[in-house]
Amino acid sequence: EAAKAGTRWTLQDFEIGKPLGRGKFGKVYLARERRTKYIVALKVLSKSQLLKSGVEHQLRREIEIQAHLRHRHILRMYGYFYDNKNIYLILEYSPGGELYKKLTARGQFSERTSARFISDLSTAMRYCHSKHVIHRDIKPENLLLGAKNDVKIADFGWSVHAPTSRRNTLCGTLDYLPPEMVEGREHDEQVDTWALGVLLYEFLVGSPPFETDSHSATYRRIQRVDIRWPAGMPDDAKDLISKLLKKDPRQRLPLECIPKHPFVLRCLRD
Ligand SMILES: COc1ccc(C(=O)Nc2ccccc2)cc1NC(=O)CCSc1ncnc(N)c1Br
Repeated sequence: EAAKAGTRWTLQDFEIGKPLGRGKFGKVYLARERRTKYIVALKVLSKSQLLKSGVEHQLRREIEIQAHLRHRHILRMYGYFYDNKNIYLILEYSPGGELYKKLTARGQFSERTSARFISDLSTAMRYCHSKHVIHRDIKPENLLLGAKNDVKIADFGWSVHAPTSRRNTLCGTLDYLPPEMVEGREHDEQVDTWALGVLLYEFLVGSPPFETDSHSATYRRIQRVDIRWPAGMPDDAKDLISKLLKKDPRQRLPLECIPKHPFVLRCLRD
């Protein structure tokens, strides 16, 4: 794609297709660049809404971060442009759609699929951490699927450079946040390792480990790392999840050990 620096895109460069879904702060459409016929996902962000939500600095930081990220399991941002009303993000189109819809439809993923996703996500996170980028919001809603049912991390709305402490109030679910974040303490890359543990549990079980019907109850269960294993959860899966969901960030399994863990090796053996 000719999205080189300096290309000044306008809406007229694209044929807009069907809506793809709800993205953060805006609608996303299938689109085709007229000259190259390249298929993309075009995200339309309303400037007034961004300003009202006070996230324009987050978006600016994200655009900056995304410009330097190139990884097969991270959704690409090819570029952006704006007009007087909106900001448009030119994104990689992910033909497999939203992972959480598949997870909801199926109830849970097979061990093999779960192992492949978590192993691929650990390589994408290692790549981000090598650039001192932490995601801080890894959850099924922010994951997409490529043409080969390969997982893509798709939304860096909360990414920052490590180490940091959260400034904005927590919105949405606490389910994926580690103890250090729910307690508002300083946190670093290890928050993403914790999230991979929550994700693996949710892929295998169909719901996140600390889910309850109230914020405060979830908060308590996260602080106590109060995991309840469903009957029949294999020991190697429990072992991997337990090594990721350590209260002390320094004790969490290093990301590079995930692809070599017995659970992953057993499930990806063909
Ligand atoms: C690199 O992907 C992003 C990068 C940035 C942002 C974003 O809005 N950041 C942001 C917005 C406001 C404030 C601060 C950050 C969002 C995405 N991604 C998305 O929104 C995913 C759009 S849905 C979709 N995309 C492709 N193929 C499909 N089949 C689908 Br469905």
